[in-house]
Amino acid sequence: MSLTSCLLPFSQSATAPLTSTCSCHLSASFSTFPVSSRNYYSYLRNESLVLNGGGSNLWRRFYGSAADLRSEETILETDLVTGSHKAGDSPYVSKQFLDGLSDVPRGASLCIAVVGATGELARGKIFPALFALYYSGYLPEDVGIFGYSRKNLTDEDLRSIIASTLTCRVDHQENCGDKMDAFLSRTYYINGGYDNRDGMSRLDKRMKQIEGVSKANRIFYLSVPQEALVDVACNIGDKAQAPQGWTRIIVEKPFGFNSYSSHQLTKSLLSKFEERQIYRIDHMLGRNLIENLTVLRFSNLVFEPLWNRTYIRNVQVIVSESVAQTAKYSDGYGIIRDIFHSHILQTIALLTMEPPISLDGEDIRNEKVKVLRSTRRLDPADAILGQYKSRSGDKNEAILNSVGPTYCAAALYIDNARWDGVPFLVRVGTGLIKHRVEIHVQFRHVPGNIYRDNIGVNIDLGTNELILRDEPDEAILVKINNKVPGLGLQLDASELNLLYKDRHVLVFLNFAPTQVPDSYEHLIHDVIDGDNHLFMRSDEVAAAWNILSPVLDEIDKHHTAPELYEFGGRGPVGAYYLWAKHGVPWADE
Ligand SMILES: NC(=O)C1=CN([C@@H]2O[C@H](COP(=O)(O)OP(=O)(O)OC[C@H]3O[C@@H](n4cnc5c(N)ncnc54)[C@H](OP(=O)(O)O)[C@@H]3O)[C@@H](O)[C@H]2O)C=CC1
Ligand SMILES: O=C1O[C@H](COP(=O)(O)O)[C@@H](O)[C@H](O)[C@H]1O
Repeated sequence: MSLTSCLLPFSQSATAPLTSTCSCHLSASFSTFPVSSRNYYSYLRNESLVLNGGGSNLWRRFYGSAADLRSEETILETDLVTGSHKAGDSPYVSKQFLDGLSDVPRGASLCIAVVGATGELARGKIFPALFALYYSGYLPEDVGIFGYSRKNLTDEDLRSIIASTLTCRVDHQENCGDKMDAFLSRTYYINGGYDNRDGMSRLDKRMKQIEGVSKANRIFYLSVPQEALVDVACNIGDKAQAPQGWTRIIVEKPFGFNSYSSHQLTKSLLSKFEERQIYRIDHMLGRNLIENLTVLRFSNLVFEPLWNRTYIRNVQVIVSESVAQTAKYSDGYGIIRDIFHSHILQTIALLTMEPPISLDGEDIRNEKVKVLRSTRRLDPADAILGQYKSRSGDKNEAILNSVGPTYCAAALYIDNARWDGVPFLVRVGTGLIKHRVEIHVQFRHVPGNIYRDNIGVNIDLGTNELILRDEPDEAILVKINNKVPGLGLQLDASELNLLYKDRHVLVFLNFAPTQVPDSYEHLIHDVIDGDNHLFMRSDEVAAAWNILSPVLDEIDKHHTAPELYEFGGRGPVGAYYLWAKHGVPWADE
């Protein structure tokens, strides 16, 4: 995560990028340079030292998370912000400070193992994300990438599997082929089972060969189906944890099937790992919009004072996908377990939580869990389940009897002082007419509005609305009333429109066109950084299941039939009635 970034000339004599955890012998050709945040990280790009501020900081990039090494971090921050600088000022990092870096002990190496390396997710998302991070200098030069699975493959086999999915992004053109070769040459394959310790012992040995005797950190990405998860986690826990460095495991969603199975899974994970080692990933939370929710709320004055039941009338969270998910939901998981449990509830938590005391992951998670616990359990009467019809043959037949819901509309309430009585309407579905991911925050009417008669017949059209749009075309829009030019006094609801593709088409880094990093890239970077605020903690997972349990139990007990809808249509009609029941105007399609 990077909130700020500045480009700085870097001396030709510099010997290694700061991100290389092996060498910190830096020299700079300048004495001071501005940095715009308390937290920094840096990397070399085209002979320029780029400092980034935000959730990361320089110390973390060398040594791990705040949670892992809090005291050392504090020491470094004290060094960084010195002299006359007040909080909020742009502090200067002195040459002495940079020179001092040469005394910082040698950094740790990093091994990343992808377990389930032959799978769709590993090939399509994880390895490409790792390459993108490697290309951009976010992985140490001496990183080791491991693929692990049951298939009998060689290093070369794995390299050609990975190579077939690697691409150079538009902002990754320079030396991309060389970088790919370098990346692949650091990739190794281990063949092993998931339910025995031998394979993990061999993986551990191979990692040690690469790590040598220096401090070495490890990340294990568990990209395996649920049935293999616990075995894999336990064997890693027993046989492959880093002997002298931190170990982090990334666990893929869904996080269990219901409250009970999730609790069992959590218990198994916590029997081998500490909470801070576990990163439960939902890649949809790696979207720019999600990170922006808190930035928008807490770094602007204009929203937070209105962010409560006095001014907000309702909130609508919409995830509408035009694609089919038949294969994915054919095992009965359905959209509630797949998207509602993590993505939707985390989005609502970030939107509604109280201000955390800092950007530290635990501080943010503490606030998220409070609001999740304050969220009322979802009444089955306030949930509309849908399933798209089969696309050929009998239009009245559900795709498969066992298929879980492919659509869910729901009304949630948060029973706390800030949100009492405000409906949170959720619409999440696949096989729908439009691909659309949006959050609508509708504000209340202006009390005693003297322009009431000039707004038109429908006063609802005259309420202010904040729209946070992720897809299509990321944007932030604010609907406001304004006078139509000309004689007379006619008001018009117009949109203040921050369209990202116009505003952020060029980045400041070399003015090269850039692409927004893939969400896996974002989140794996956070794991390396030890920034866990976008990953669900065990108590958040449990609180989220608790909200959804009444509906899931009802479906399981009574085999509730979902309302059928046309593939490519607008979803079940019941959703419109639900909106009306809760007094919420339907957000435009
Ligand atoms: N694919 C995606 O886009 C997304 C996936 N996920 C989650 O990520 C994880 C991995 O996804 P994906 O790659 O699609 O999964 P796959 O079904 O492709 O499985 C990954 C690998 O696990 C091994 N495997 C498959 N079935 C089993 C089994 N029953 N028992 C043990 N090992 C098995 C196979 O490796 P081998 O036989 O070589 O050992 C396979 O290549 C899953 O938990 C999924 O829910 C989450 C979000 C999106
Ligand atoms: O996990 C899932 O994610 C995809 C969205 O992935 P993205 O790469 O477009 O962010 C979603 O389509 C799918 O329904 C869901 O299961």
